[in-house]
Amino acid sequence: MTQALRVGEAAITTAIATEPAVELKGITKRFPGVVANRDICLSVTKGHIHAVVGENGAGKSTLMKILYGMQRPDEGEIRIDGAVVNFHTPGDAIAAGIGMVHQHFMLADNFTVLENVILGSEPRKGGLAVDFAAARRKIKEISDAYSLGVDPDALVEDLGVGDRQRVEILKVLYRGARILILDEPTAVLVPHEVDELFDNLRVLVREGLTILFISHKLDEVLKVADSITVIRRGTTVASVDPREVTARKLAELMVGSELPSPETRESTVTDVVTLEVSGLTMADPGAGPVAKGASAEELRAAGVRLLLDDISFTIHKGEVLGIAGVEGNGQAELVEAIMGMRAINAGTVSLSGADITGWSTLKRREGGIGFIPEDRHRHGLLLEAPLWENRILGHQTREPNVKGIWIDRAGARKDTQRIVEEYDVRTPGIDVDAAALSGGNQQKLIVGREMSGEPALLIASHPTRGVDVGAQAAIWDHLRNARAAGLAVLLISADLDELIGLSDSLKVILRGRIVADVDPASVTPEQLGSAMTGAGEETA
Ligand SMILES: Nc1ncnc2c1ncn2[C@@H]1O[C@H](COP(=O)(O)OP(=O)(O)OP(=O)(O)O)[C@@H](O)[C@H]1O
Repeated sequence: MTQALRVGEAAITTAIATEPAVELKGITKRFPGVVANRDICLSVTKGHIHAVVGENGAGKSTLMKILYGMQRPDEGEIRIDGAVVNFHTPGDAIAAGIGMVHQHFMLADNFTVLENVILGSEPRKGGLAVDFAAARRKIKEISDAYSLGVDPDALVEDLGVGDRQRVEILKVLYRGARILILDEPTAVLVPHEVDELFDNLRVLVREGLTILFISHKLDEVLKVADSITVIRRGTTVASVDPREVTARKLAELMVGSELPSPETRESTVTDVVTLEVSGLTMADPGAGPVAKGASAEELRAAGVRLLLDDISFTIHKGEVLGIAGVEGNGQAELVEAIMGMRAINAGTVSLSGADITGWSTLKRREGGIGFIPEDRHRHGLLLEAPLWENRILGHQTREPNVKGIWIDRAGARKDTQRIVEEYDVRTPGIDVDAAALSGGNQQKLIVGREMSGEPALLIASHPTRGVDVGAQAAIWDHLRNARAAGLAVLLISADLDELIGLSDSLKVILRGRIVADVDPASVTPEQLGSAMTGAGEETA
């Protein structure tokens, strides 16, 4: 066999090295009023890391959903390892060796890694019990083969974000995937986790797997991808070699024009306090009933786990205060406490001098707080309602949505149109449901809505998550302009460049406590990332 292969070995090696694992030819997908994909062609060499980049709404997710059998193309052909395939469901794609790692992890917290990995993929016929020992063995084997370092018996709730992602990757490998699709895999990672993920991906491709991933972070794309496809307005505009382009050039290919240069930063911070948070304390509800009115110190002494531990800060008119932290360290609770969405055990919140601690969320909004929520599907939008109705959501008592005591449809519609134009929301119209917008365009709509009506304070959780570089720059401009006009902003973000670039002051939250103040003018993303994981906490 070896002998036979040796004849023309070079030719065979070349053929193997360049064989496409995935080929998409002429893919077209139409939705009412929109062509999401138009004659897309893409070819991914086996053993390559291939990035798909493009503006919000360019059609990246649709294309990946087609490849994963979640959506059917109207036209076009998919080939896997040279053979034409026809997927009707993700099950078909999985059977063909394709796995998808979603941006929002789909793991059950209170289960072990092993239970999560085998969940749903261990058929029980005739009452036969699952063979846990075999599953554990297989997980260990996969983990070792690809250097994933996953412990099958760890409880998922004890794992950090990077580890959870490795479990998700292992889960698709366990199901036999040879081609992995990753949807914005680095969006939730801190810099050193990104490096670890890239190391993992390199091992995977070295072992013969093929990886396709979507990303908005062009520097990262250039660092890890072997090849890149650029999609603009539904169609492929370029296939590029990462060694031959810069991030700026890539961004220009995406948007089809030259990008504006970033602005320099001037301080607009005044000495007028807009938000004052004092001694904010929240006990873990899992800790059971706790003494009413107990302080953080008393709760700590009683051994109660605190989600927010005695947090105090002020934000002035014209100031952006950034909060950096690894996800799950109290950021969500802090935002919910300030918005009055969750009860606190101790502390006060005041807005422009008024104590609002006892106010409802609606009253806080009416009092001048704009709110860009972390989870746009749960708190930000009604997906099954048209855009103009979403303009009213959370703003149902204020202009331009009301006239007297009535909802002003015409006013809301007109203002929705304004937001669509000002924030470049790509949509066929304001009557389509929010569900029909791409993720990034949904985000632009929320940002536009929450910046309306000149709020005194904006609470912005991951304001540019999922938006492309062009839209990100536009949202930053809007934020800077509003800040110059006196807006106070509480900025929570996993994007460290965003935090450093926009914040006038920057605090680090860890296990519900503010553990460090850093200077955004001098800190590097790497230093910030290590402060977030507690390195040097004692000296902070
Ligand atoms: N289920 C749907 N119904 C109607 N239109 C849709 C649907 N899904 C996507 N679209 C439209 O198809 C286009 C492409 O959307 P897609 O989600 O693929 O973009 P994307 O490149 O992934 O964007 P983002 O970076 O914002 O996630 C958009 O105009 C979007 O509004």
